Amino acid sequence: MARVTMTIRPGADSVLHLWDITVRRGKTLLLDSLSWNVNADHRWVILGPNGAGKTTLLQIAAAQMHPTSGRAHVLGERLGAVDMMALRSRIGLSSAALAARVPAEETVIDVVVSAGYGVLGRWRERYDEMDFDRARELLEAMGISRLADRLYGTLSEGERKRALAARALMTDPELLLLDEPAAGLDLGGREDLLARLSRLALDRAAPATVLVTHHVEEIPLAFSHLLLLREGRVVAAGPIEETLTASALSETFGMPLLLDRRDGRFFAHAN
Ligand SMILES: Nc1ncnc2c1ncn2[C@@H]1O[C@H](COP(=O)(O)OP(=O)(O)OP(=O)(O)O)[C@@H](O)[C@H]1O
Repeated sequence: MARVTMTIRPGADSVLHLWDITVRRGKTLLLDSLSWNVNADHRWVILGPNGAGKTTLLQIAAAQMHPTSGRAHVLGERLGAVDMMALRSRIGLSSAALAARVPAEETVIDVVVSAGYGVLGRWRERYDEMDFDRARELLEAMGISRLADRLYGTLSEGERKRALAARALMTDPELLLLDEPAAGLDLGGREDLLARLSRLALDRAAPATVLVTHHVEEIPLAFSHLLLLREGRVVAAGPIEETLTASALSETFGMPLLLDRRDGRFFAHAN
């Protein structure tokens, strides 16, 4: 099984480097002695069961939270020794917490364009036509250009996910974090979104990407690395080819699982 190996200091290509971090709330350890490195050309999937600590890990990566102990470098900056707001402006994040904070009366195009100011809800910011062109381009890339003028509150769950993925890309982030982008999508919607994320992953100009999911079926083609998480600890991490095995998956989910692979995609079921 692949295990994490890394040096203590982040390398020149590292966009995210966590060394022996722990997140503790009261007596509960949400993350336990976790070490992980993401390089600029990596496309990672974090996979694990409910409560494994995936969202907590993403919050550290998004510079939304400090670890209780250990060292975390995000985009070369040490958390705790840097202006977190400035750092966040360099990171694209799409998450359920963010989705819940978007005002229902906001138009979809404004949800995307307002990412440039790091705000939710337009106030008095001035955007130029180039910003709107970029936002429309991203809505097109996510397959929802027809919804640009709709109110966010009227979108289906799947449409909201796409709108937030477009927003996450609006600022040309150096690190893109997608928390369960395919959750709540129907089969066609999931496959369409995964194809779009695969295209993005293949784009050499695209940022380092981390995608969180519960399901191996939601690993897009062209994603390069996998971190398996269980009870706040890394079960295995490394290139997907080496890391995703039936035994590692079974250990992660605490039950015997069979793993199939077809045309580069993965499928799992109980043994
Ligand atoms: N403030 C807190 N105090 C105590 N426990 C907490 C706190 N916040 C989160 N937890 C617990 O930490 C664990 C990890 O939570 P987290 O949201 O990171 O998991 P997750 O892998 O994203 O789960 P899911 O897949 O269900 O979204 C969970 O068991 C959760 O109940």
